[in-house]
Amino acid sequence: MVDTVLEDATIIDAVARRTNTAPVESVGPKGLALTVRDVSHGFTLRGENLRVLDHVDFTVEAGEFIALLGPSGCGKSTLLRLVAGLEQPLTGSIETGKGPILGPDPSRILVFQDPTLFPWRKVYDNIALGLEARGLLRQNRERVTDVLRLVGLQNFANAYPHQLSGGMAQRVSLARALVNDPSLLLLDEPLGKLDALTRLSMQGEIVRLWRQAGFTALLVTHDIEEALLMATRVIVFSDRPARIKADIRVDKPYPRHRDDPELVARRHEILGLLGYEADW
Ligand SMILES: Nc1ncnc2c1ncn2[C@@H]1O[C@H](COP(=O)(O)OP(=O)(O)OP(=O)(O)O)[C@@H](O)[C@H]1O
Repeated sequence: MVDTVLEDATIIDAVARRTNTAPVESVGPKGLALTVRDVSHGFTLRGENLRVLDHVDFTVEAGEFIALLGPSGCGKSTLLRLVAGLEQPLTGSIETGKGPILGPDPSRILVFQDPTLFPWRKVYDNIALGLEARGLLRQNRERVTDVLRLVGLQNFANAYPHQLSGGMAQRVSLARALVNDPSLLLLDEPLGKLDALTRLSMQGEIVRLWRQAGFTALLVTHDIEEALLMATRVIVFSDRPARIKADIRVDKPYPRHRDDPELVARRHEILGLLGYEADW
């Protein structure tokens, strides 16, 4: 039984890779606008003050896809946690189109590098968890099924996490976020642990989901090419404490091609901003 499921998993992955390249009509923005106003933040670590964000200031229009790039440890994840409402900034303010961010809210969902699925719950039940916890599952069962279909896992509702590939597990994690119909999706290196090919197909998949659902997206990534392939804007941060070094608009239709001369030029520009002159 397990063998059959694994075999199916491989097929579904392959099919998903092929279908992800298909163009998708955008339904238009329904996402939340975001204003990060002069935010500074830090931590006290063993009696010492660690400054992490330094007067970070930017606005995001509803429905934009922003990639956040910067050196390791500069404060990108911290910024996502602030937008998720898990922490409050020491100074400055963060607002969405609905008002100031005072705490977590189902309209703003954070997706991590590690899918962290509950191993004893089937795929369906993992996805349904948020609705179940809020007492909303009974009237939203169809939504769980819709989201399963959206991420191409409709045949895996009854599979357990250990029966999924890494890419499929990450798709479950995305579905678990999407079932709440977020207006702002916060992606903290969601593809960081995937192999190169799965990563490529998932990049297309996330862009497809974003265009279909119309949420606003903030993606933390270390991969310049990924940022340029997926985002409508790339914000580049300095070393810690993170300051905005550049805010680059990427006006290119999807699907994008990594060899596009404009994207290659942008890649060089960003490498230079991050202090790398060499072209690897
Ligand atoms: N809760 C915390 N308490 C103390 N220090 C923290 C806390 N959270 C983050 N830090 C520190 O803040 C700095 C920024 O961390 P953060 O995870 O935001 O960076 P990042 O840019 O996302 O890094 P990476 O790209 O390597 O994931 C790091 O030095 C980290 O150790």
